[in-house]
Amino acid sequence: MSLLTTEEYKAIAAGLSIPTQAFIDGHFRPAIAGKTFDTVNPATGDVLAKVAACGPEDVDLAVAKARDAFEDGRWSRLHPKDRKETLIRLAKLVKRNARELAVLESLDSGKTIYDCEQVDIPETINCLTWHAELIDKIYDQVAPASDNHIAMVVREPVGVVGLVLPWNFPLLMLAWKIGPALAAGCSVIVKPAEETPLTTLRMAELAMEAGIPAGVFNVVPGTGPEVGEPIGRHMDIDAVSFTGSTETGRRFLRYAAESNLKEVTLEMGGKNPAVVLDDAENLDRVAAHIVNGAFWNMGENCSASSRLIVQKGVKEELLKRIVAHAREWPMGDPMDPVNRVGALVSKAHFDKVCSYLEKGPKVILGGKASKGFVEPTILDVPRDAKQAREEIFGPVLSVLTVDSFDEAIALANDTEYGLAASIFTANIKRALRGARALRAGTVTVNSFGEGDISTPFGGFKQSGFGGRDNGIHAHDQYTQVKTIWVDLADDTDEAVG
Ligand SMILES: NC(=O)C1=CN([C@@H]2O[C@H](COP(=O)(O)OP(=O)(O)OC[C@H]3O[C@@H](n4cnc5c(N)ncnc54)[C@H](O)[C@@H]3O)[C@@H](O)[C@H]2O)C=CC1
Ligand code: BAL
Repeated sequence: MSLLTTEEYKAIAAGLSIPTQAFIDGHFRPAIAGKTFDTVNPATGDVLAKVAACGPEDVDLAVAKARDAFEDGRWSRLHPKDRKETLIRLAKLVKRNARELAVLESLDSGKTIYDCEQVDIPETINCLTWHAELIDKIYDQVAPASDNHIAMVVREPVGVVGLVLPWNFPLLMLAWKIGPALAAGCSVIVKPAEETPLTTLRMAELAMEAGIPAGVFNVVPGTGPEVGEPIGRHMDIDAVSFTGSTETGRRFLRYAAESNLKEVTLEMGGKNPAVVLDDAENLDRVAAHIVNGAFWNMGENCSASSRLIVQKGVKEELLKRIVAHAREWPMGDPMDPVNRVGALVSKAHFDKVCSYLEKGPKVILGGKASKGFVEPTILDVPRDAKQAREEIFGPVLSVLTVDSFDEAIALANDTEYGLAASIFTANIKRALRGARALRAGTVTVNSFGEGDISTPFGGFKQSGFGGRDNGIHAHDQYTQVKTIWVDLADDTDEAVG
């Protein structure tokens, strides 16, 4: 879809009608306690809307309705092709409303309209369609057994699922989770991040229009302690899928252990290395990948390449090219389609990112920040600097220098995280040896990327726990395996057992 002008986007923004209440059992309703919270446009500081601030009682209501829906089979026991058709209708509705959703996402999160239009919305449509198309093509299994038995191994939807979302890709992370969860037949309780609830609430309207039955798709906006924790601790939620910080992910394990041992999948942070070896070819292309990996989505990305680990021989030339590419990423009004760097999601997050720009490291590029916006920044840092070790989640690339392949891999792995990594080299053996040695859920060779909808996404070490998002593997989060063992012996057979 071609991009519009800033004025045209602002006209769409002015005409938006934004749902602000919780969505439970097919109805929008205020929080039971009547409370609201402000959601703010981080690029201007303007309040966009007052949104229902739900609490444990709203979670209880949503879970009860989701449980009713799950048990009576209005969605969970439909023929998979019927769920497929409904989810494809939802994907088509997202496409029909793409412009409005892109504008709403940009306003609420500070993301550029360029990214919302070119990445977030098309990938959301693709994700919903892919899981819908998949669900009537998955077969169950028959296990090897004697002539007197049939052993079936069947998959069933896990039940009522809590989906706790981050603010960096609000709509896309919703799709990553509802795509497989709804396709599998689960009922869901979605908790959007409090910074970015609006597109999730708009999706509730579209889900209703698509024909997803009442009680199957519920949205409960509110804070982590008021809504996230009650979801984590609920005795009647069967599974939770969470994306966010490692600290909060750890809490969900505690909640599950202290309640009903619900299944927990955690997709968390990263301090992802991009390793560039002396023999890397086409340094201009390498530089373009490094810049995209570090600054795409303002670096508010769990898989951002936030550590450049570069071999000495190529450092100077590579940095020259990286700086040139980074200068081609204009920063400013997210609603202006020329901009590639928008506002950080909130004042609190802006302050956190700014704390990493304070004096200390050598600044190669950028380093300035003002009123919610942080320039793409490149820092030359020693290994033990906090910029080299901690997840900043902003447009800050830390550069570390090494002498050899082995040193590069050891340094890349010297982190508590293990979400993503990349390696740039023209030598196929080093590329594949590196890819195997890097301890990360996704390793890209001569590129930055996250794979696509068909490839599982998740982390090693403290970046991930439990299942994976994306690919057929995502369905493991939302289904459980049952064995059905059938005795075929007739009455004349003597042996029992
Ligand atoms: N995809 C990722 O890897 C993400 C990583 N982060 C990292 O986390 C840092 C902090 O960002 P936050 O927004 O505070 O992330 P967070 O992990 O606190 O928030 C993610 C979700 O968890 C919920 N939540 C927060 N506290 C909770 C609690 N006590 N119990 C249950 N649910 C809770 C939030 O409301 C939100 O829906 C960022 O600076 C970044 O480093 C943040 C968002 C996404
Ligand atoms: N990049 C998709 C996953 C995330 O950042 O949370």
